[in-house]
Amino acid sequence: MSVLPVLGAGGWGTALAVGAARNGRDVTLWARRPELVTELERTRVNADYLPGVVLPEGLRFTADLGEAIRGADFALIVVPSVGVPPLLEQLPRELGVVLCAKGLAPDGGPLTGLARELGFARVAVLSGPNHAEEIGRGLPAATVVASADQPLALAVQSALMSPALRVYTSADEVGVELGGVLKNVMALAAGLVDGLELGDNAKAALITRGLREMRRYLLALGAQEDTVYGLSGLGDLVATATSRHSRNRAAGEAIARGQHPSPGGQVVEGLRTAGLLDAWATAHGHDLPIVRAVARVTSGEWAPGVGVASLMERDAKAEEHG
Ligand SMILES: NC(=O)c1ccc[n+]([C@@H]2O[C@H](COP(=O)([O-])OP(=O)(O)OC[C@H]3O[C@@H](n4cnc5c(N)ncnc54)[C@H](O)[C@@H]3O)[C@@H](O)[C@H]2O)c1
Ligand SMILES: O=P(O)(O)OC[C@H](O)CO
Repeated sequence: MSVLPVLGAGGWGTALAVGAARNGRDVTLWARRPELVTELERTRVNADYLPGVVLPEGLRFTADLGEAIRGADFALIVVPSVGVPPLLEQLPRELGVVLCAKGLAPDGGPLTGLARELGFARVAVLSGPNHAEEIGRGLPAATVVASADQPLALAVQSALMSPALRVYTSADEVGVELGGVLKNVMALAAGLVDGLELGDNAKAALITRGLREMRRYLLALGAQEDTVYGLSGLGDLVATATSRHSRNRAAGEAIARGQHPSPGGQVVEGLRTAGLLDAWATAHGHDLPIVRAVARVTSGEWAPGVGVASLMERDAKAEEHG
């Protein structure tokens, strides 16, 4: 069994590393900042990003990327999406890369596509309804690893599968990746609904029509319909739009109340994604009205009430038409 590097020591990287170490894997958690490594070694808790979870004894930490990946067959890439391209640039192209960020490449395309453009042949994506706070505590959950490279998907499944985490495989890379990307924008919208106190009917309508909008976008990008309704699509939409843990949902609620979207400094991927997707939809003539409203309200271009009106005052239509 080769070593497992987890590159990125935020909440999700730490939770994945803890789960794999509890699973008996030889795990090294890489953090960009040496001072965080010192802190993790000293306290054996990642107090800023995953408080309350004791880091297992065998789990190692380093800020040296070369040391983290030495002898590894594949690595989990768990930095926020903005950090993925510069991190990939530094990795050897023969390493398998498992992309765990739920965000887009700088050009608005999938990160799996960017990894291939950079010359990586063995690429996978891990996504599902997985709040780090719960995975870190060992609560039961399920996730999906998708790759066109089935041996890689099976190797990742074997490394992470445990009595606490069911890991399913899929060949639908783009579908699994983009479900997790889109649900963050829908979770921001759900948070706006919460913060504006628009009610349970509005929240249910938002989640249902949000799933429709996700379906339109995912199918346009080549995803399989089943994936839209799987763990990485519907599953993660439900988990995030209704969760007290979700940073995206909480950010929407805070924005509606005129507060800071991320007081703890944790990444809120949906804010960046909404802008990238709104630009993509405008450039390619696609209708993504919830994405548009979220992008414009969260950027401050529209007042929240304008965003609500932009959705409620559109032309009448039949439900099944998109
Ligand atoms: N937190 C979750 O529950 C969860 C679950 C599934 C997926 N994700 C996704 O995982 C990704 C990481 O999220 P997180 O929750 O771990 O973030 P986080 O906010 O908890 O921590 C981010 C970490 O990345 C580091 N970082 C920031 N920019 C970096 C860069 N350019 N290079 C290297 N490191 C950098 C920060 O110092 C910090 O340690 C996001 O795309 C998120 O959507 C998060
Ligand atoms: O806290 P969020 O909103 O980034 O969501 C975390 C995970 O993606 C939930 O699956």
